[in-house]
Amino acid sequence: MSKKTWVIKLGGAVLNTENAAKALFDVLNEQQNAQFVIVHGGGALVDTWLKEAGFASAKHQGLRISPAEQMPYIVGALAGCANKQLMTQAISAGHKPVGLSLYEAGVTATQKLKALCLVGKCTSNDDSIINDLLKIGRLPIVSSIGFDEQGLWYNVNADEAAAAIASNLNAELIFMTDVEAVLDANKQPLHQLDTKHIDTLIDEGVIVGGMEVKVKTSLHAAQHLRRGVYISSWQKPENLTDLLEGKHVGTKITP
Ligand SMILES: Nc1ncnc2c1ncn2[C@@H]1O[C@H](COP(=O)(O)OP(=O)(O)O)[C@@H](O)[C@H]1O
Ligand SMILES: CC(=O)N[C@@H](CCC(=O)OP(=O)(O)O)C(=O)O
Repeated sequence: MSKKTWVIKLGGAVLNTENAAKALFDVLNEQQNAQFVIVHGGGALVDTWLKEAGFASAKHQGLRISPAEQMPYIVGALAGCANKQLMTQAISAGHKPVGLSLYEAGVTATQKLKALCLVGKCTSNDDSIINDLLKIGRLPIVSSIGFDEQGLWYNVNADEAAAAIASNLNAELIFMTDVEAVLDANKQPLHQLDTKHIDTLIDEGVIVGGMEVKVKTSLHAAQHLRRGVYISSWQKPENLTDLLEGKHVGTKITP
């Protein structure tokens, strides 16, 4: 029987809670009929590194404006420190991880919008080594640093990166963030969200910042994959177990 592939996006804040990522990697060990690709963020780490280097950092609709002179710090934080910190936890949970950028994972980046400087958007390059890694039992851990065909580097939002990889692999997609679910105006969890509801909540300013990027990206991914995509929290590893077993946790974004 061929194994189902799951792309799990881990928000960077998971790195600020000791052993949180290890607990999630432990859950993956229990799954016999599935294989996994981890795509991770690290926005909080980028904030710290840029601040310590004396840079001001601004966001536009949840995306970090990424001038060329800040890219060495952004790349260092995401493709370096965050990626390798996750590897330490994956190895300690018994996995054999391989750290990758989007390029090796089969996704090429191009500039998203001039005003955002080196923020990238994803295009497919079909030249992924992910399936080869999965076949030999390795765990791909992918940062959201991308490259274009000329070799320029880009800072890609990690939710968009995860959606692009899930599309390439036709995989299930789960976003693990720092809130249990998308919340309504009364801070109550929303179990399900579709296009109309998402547009209204964004217009009303209920869904903002990073969550705005996440729900928009989830909706595109759900439409492309033609199935639901989940948003839940990494704070409880049992959420991941439930999601992998097909139970409802957090918010389901439907096409
Ligand atoms: N309606 C909402 N429901 C839940 N979280 C929201 C909402 N609107 C904005 N947020 C914010 O979005 C954050 C998650 O987005 P983000 O920080 O980008 O996560 P990640 O780093 O995991 O990708 C939450 O911590 C919360 O502060
Ligand atoms: C363009 C853009 O905004 N890139 C993000 C990449 C990291 C990320 O998305 O991290 P989280 O998943 O932890 O939020 C950034 O620089 O913060």
